[in-house]
Amino acid sequence: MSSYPLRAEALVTAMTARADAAPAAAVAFQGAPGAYSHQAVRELFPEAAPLPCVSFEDAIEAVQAGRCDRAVIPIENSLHGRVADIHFLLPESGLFIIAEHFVRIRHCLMGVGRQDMLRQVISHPQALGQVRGRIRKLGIEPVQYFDTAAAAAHVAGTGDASVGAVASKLAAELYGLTVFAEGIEDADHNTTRFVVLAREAAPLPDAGVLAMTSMNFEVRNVPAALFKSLGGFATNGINITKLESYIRDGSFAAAEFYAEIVGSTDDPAVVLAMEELRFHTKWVKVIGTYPCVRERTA
Ligand SMILES: O=C(O)C(=O)C[C@]1(C(=O)O)C=C[C@@H](O)C=C1
Repeated sequence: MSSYPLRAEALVTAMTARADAAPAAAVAFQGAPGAYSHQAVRELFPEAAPLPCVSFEDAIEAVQAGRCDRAVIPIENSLHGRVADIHFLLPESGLFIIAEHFVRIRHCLMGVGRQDMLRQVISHPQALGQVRGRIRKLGIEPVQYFDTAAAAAHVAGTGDASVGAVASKLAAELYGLTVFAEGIEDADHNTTRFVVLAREAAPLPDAGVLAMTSMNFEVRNVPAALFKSLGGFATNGINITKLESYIRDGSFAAAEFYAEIVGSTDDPAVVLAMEELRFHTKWVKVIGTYPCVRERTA
């Protein structure tokens, strides 16, 4: 898939200026106004000022530097898998996950003319991955852009009827585009999981509230190291819901992992399992315990 050569420079400049002047109560997200991350911010923090940022790094940096208190970041999608950048950035960020949130993503095909005039469609690579089948059937060339809403803004700005965008209905409204088709994602379950990042860890969820704990760890690169590290979760009846390995520092040894478990770090069974994990690993870093949202258990 090719990448679109143009960036909405004016939009990027405006977003950067806005980030520099953000009030602390603002909530940072990656993308232009009308991005799905913006929608997630509105659902989670209806009172807060949404702070659009050009990149994930910028959104994270706004929280690290204290320019705002929260960032809402997509980490995985039910159709297109993980948002790789974020899994790589999280361990480095020093921030904590304090909540998770699921958004059902409904994509629209939009433009300035008619649907049969479209030759190309531009959007965020994740969004294009979620509509791949439908776009192929329509015979339109998918082209990557840095954000769904910025793609909509770009199409509106050029007025080129041969280039459409895949973005939210909100983006179509904000940038004055015509929606040719709604709900064009390749599966009905198309849902993106967002996490809320903050400088401080959240207080542990009350007893009786189902909790999730996210962590990174590095195992020794020897046979059975991972098996032994995770043994405590099996013997203590703790459900591991996610386990992903990473290449770090150019090494293919892939001895670093990101894991999510069901349970809070003050749950006695989790305490025992974590002790065993610490014993068998080089280091463990817990990056948040937060309430488990129902979607995962459904
Ligand atoms: O481009 C956007 O609108 C975003 O908010 C980014 C993003 C993503 O990176 O996953 C968020 C939700 C959808 O899965 C598609 C794109």
